[in-house]
Amino acid sequence: MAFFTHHICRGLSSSAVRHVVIKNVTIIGGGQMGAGIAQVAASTGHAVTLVDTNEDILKKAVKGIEGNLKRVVKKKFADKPEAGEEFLQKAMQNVSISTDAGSVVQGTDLVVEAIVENLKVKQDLFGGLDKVAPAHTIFASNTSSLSITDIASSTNRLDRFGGLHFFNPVPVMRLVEVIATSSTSQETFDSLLNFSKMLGKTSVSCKDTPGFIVNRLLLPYILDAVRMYERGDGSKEDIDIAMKLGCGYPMGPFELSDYVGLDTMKFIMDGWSAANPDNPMFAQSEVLNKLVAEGKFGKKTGEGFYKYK
Ligand SMILES: CCCCCCCC(=O)CC(=O)SCCNC(=O)CCNC(=O)[C@H](O)C(C)(C)COP(=O)(O)OP(=O)(O)OC[C@H]1O[C@@H](n2cnc3c(N)ncnc32)[C@H](O)[C@@H]1OP(=O)(O)O
Ligand SMILES: NC(=O)C1=CN([C@@H]2O[C@H](COP(=O)(O)OP(=O)(O)OC[C@H]3O[C@@H](n4cnc5c(N)ncnc54)[C@H](O)[C@@H]3O)[C@@H](O)[C@H]2O)C=CC1
Repeated sequence: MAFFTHHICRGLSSSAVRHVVIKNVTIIGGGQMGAGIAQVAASTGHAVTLVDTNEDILKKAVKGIEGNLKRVVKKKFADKPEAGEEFLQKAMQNVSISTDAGSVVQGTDLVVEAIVENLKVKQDLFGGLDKVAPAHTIFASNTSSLSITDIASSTNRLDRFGGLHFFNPVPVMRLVEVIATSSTSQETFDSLLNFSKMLGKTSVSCKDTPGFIVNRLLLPYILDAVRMYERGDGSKEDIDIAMKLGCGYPMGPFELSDYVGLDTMKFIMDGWSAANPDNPMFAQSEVLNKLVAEGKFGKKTGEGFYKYK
């Protein structure tokens, strides 16, 4: 009940409350999500620094962003190629890269973390950044399944910490889940809502609970599909076709798993399984474990449930 009241207050006061205007954004993790968030933030006028420990990944991310934006420009500015070229140049000028998060957070208003789905690694990253980032800087995690409260606990800025959960592919998917913990300030929450709006996204919010809204509902569905396949009740191809043509989903559960990344899916499952050891839903999946052990993480490695080469 206390939470409910809290959220009514958030809703009523959101237009009256001040928010931090976010101009400079540091995005940590240059993989599929980080690159997508960087693309959208840069093309909506934000100065973006994309950080990864791996320089090759950063180069690949910048190339990918440029390629995507060229496609967008070709379509959106079909009648005005000069304006399109200007848009592209401006967006690309908004993107810089770095392998050292600590040195680039000095001038940043918001850090969005999109690194590997591992609590300890995320805590270590934020714990370190907390010591060097300016006082006003807001920290946000794009975690799929971990508790924002747990991630934030490695910092001393609990009031300036929230969840900003984007969907893959970020430039296309219109939703962002904005998550406040019990310590997140109203100003931080409003700043994150406003930032999502500036990116052209629709936001929803819910309690800091496992999977938030979408993944709490999506993961059981995906795991049921994997169990169905493991039992031999249907082929993965037929299950995918069934859900696409029977439900109008753009991808079937196996295509979507490959698209998300089987490594990420396993990280999520293992985390939830450790927290709920008696829940059969999160029991180990032989098929998933085998694919991940073989380095077959899905589309990003060229093979998962399906082959992409
Ligand atoms: C699994 C375990 C549980 C989940 C755990 C963790 C995950 C999370 O935490 C949360 C998540 O993100 S869940 C995943 C959510 N995403 C989905 O459900 C995507 C489903 N697929 C689709 O919507 C379309 O197949 C899709 C949009 C991808 C492709 O659409 P089409 O088949 O129609 O293909 P196109 O005609 O080529 O594309 C349509 C428009 O989208 C643009 N586009 C496609 N891929 C893109 C990409 N990667 N980056 C940027 N733009 C992209 C494409 O250019 C085209 O644009 P227009 O020409 O302007 O229409
Ligand atoms: N894949 C998906 O569909 C979605 C994933 N997420 C979440 O977003 C996060 C990232 O996922 P993806 O982009 O798919 O993963 P990814 O594997 O494509 O990218 C992760 C990147 O983080 C980098 N990295 C790892 N540790 C780092 C560190 N300490 N400092 C800097 N960079 C580091 C890696 O080099 C890698 O490039 C995860 O928390 C995931 O749960 C959220 C929504 C959708």
